[in-house]
Amino acid sequence: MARKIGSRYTVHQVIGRGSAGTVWLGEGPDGPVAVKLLREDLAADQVLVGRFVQERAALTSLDHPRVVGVRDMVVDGSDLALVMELVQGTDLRSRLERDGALAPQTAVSIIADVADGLAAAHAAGIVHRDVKPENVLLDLAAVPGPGGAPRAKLTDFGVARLVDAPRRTRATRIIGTPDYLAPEIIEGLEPRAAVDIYALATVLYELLAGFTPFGGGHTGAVLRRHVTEQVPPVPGLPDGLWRIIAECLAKAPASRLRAAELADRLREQLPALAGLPVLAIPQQGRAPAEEALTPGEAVYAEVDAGPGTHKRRRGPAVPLVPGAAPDSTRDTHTSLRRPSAQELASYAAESRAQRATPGAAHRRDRQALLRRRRVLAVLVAVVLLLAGAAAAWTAFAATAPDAGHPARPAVHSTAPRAP
Ligand SMILES: Nc1ncnc2c1ncn2[C@@H]1O[C@H](COP(=O)(O)OP(=O)(O)OP(=O)(O)O)[C@@H](O)[C@H]1O
Repeated sequence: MARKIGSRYTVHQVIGRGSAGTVWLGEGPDGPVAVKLLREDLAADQVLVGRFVQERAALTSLDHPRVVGVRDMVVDGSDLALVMELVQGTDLRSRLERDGALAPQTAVSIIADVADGLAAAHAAGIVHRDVKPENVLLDLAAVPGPGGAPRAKLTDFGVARLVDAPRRTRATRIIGTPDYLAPEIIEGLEPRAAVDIYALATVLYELLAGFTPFGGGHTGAVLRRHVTEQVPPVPGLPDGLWRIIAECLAKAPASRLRAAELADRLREQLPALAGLPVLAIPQQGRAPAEEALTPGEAVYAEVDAGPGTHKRRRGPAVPLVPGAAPDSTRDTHTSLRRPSAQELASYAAESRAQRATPGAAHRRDRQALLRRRRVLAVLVAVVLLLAGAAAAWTAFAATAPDAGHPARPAVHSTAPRAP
């Protein structure tokens, strides 16, 4: 079903959906394009529309081979659309979901490309603010890079900023994807270029290890780890590459590399990484769905379960309320986090054993799940028993004034009576 967007574009078919809108395959005066049609509620936000128009020049002028070009921005009736260069390929999240992790040379080549794109943006004064695998497109039509790595392009430039800005003025909310949020954002500082470097190093870590350094469990725990915990090393990674990652994940933004420097340093590593296989790091404790949450944590779980979560292992950009998030009393969930360095080292041996007896790991997981469910059931039973006893005592005390207690007055509602 074709649909007109403004006077110059026609869209035919949905090619993807994100938290801010739907991406369509379309046609413009100069050929095929990708059109991101923003959600209706965003398009109805007059502050956002104003900003959209204001940012048009900055976003459309960002022209770099490692950035998905924004060709046009359309405001037409209730439609608010970004017209983009069409990339023939896939996004990095889909590649990661397919492969689990990437060979070091491929991962580093992809991230060096993205760092090039960031360097151009930062030089133009644009901070991306939502660097994550979903926003890296792999151009499969382009000539591959070192070791056959697909060429990468960063997309969604400025979208986080556009969508976020009106909200930031309305409330003290921050927007981002928890696993990739730099500590200074969580602490409420203005996001600068270094937040993109932190996010990009997190993506590199994820490509190599198969999981993010501070992810896992509920959002509150993830935020706390970004602020308070040191990045756990990835076993088996060459030292030089590890130092680059650690530097870019520094808590202090000023200690991180600049984008251009990051791209250069990563490319220096490429020859030494040739032929290295994907690191075999088993994931564990990454699925907290069946864990009992504290009431405070449950708030974040609800936020995480918001619209759009069906499409991804992790949620899309979610609004977070700073200040309520980092809470050192939530240590019950640290068991869900990425394992410690010693644990990681022992996993290599364990995973070999698991491969030898494939059914054993599954049985162990199942038994652990059943144990957790039993504990939860006992807790619920105890709470119900206590509540029942309290209700029985209240009823008894109210109806037995001669049982040694003064009679309780009848409880009256303070609400006005209905006429
Ligand atoms: N320029 C493009 N060319 C080709 N495909 C694209 C383009 N832009 C986006 N897509 C596809 O559309 C999907 C959705 O993109 P979109 O930017 O809306 O969401 P997202 O980045 O996955 O999530 P979010 O908006 O929550 O950050 C992408 O994953 C990608 O597969």
